[in-house]
Amino acid sequence: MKKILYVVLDGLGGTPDPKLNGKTELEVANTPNMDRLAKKAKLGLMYPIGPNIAPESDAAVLSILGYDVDKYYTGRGPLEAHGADIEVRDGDLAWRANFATVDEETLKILDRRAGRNLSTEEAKALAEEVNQKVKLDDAEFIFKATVGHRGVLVIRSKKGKLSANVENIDPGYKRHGPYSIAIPNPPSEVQKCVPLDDSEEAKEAARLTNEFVMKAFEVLKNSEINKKRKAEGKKPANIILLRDAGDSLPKVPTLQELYGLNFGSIVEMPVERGIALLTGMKEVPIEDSTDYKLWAEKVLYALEHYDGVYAHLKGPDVPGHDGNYEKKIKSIEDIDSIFFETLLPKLDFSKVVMAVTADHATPCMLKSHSEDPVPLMIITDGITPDGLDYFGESACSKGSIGKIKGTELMPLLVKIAKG
Ligand SMILES: O=C(O)[C@@H](CO)OP(=O)(O)O
Repeated sequence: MKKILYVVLDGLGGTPDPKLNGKTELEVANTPNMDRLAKKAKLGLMYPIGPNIAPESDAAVLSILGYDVDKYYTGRGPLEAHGADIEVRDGDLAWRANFATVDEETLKILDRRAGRNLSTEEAKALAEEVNQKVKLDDAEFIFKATVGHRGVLVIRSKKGKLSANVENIDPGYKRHGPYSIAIPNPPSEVQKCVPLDDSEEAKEAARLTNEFVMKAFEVLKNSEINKKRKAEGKKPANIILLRDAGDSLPKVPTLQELYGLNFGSIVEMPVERGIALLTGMKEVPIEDSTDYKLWAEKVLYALEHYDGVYAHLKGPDVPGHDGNYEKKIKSIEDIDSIFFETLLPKLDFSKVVMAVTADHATPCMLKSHSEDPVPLMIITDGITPDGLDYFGESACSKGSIGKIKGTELMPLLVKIAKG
């Protein structure tokens, strides 16, 4: 059986953009290595979850790893918490958190990511102040800074289980059943958490969440760290926006149980780490996630030790969210000229089947995730290439894989790997 290499480029996908003459960022980027791969590949398009769904990274990744989100998804918070090594028991309330900036008089949101320049040291110190100084009535909590402006909050009530059926505080995402959907051009008011059913568990969850946000605001507003940030001309991280609550961890079969395969994972964000751990993958740490040469070396190392490797590079998503065309295109070109340039000469496609795709599209034009299908190519010796000559959405739309749903990809790769 061949080894499986599953490369996910976060937010790689785009949508035909008038500013790019109807092309996508991937199609405009100079990607000789990925184009060379495309010539040997079968191409297709993949709906991470399904048509007309603009997925968040968490649900998208679960789905493209082969897990039906309607069956397994329990919210982003628990996945982020698991990825941050925080215990989530059934009935805990786990939130994805953002350090953000508000006007301290009006609470109007000025920046959902506090300027995207919060250092991990600053975030950890702010989190420490919140953990020390905020006290909740009838509940305990852990608030943990993870990467940059991101964090996790887990609240455990002393009175009983909590329900995650509550609305987000973060106006950038609206609850839609167990999911949240991104709101392009969101309102700038901090939302009140409200119960989405009339259960006591949801009402108490909303009460505790609002209490936490306001008490943490008072602590952050007066923090010396934020006073220093202001003095340096930086935006204060003076509020914690919460979204995508969950009140239990997904109970999923591991990839070992499903396919008898041991996977290694190379990821950089807590949400993907949480998913990888839950699906039974062994973590291959990457010490510097900005070093694409190191990523390639870690992939080659992992291929020697596991049946499959899931490598999830964050790169293109961040500039997509910021609407920064130049940076998103540069991110794609760097992945091509460094990650793939280093990897491909050492990959033996007689022994490896590789998929290159994305977890979702983050078009600069929208500054958020879109429902566009993402480009997909599958390469290994012995398959009949489609004879297309570049890796991009329009070429992929002509590929022999056709349009598939995310849950179909892993079974397809296992089938090809088994020959
Ligand atoms: O964490 C992130 O990278 C993004 C998308 O998942 O979230 P946000 O838009 O809140 O930064």
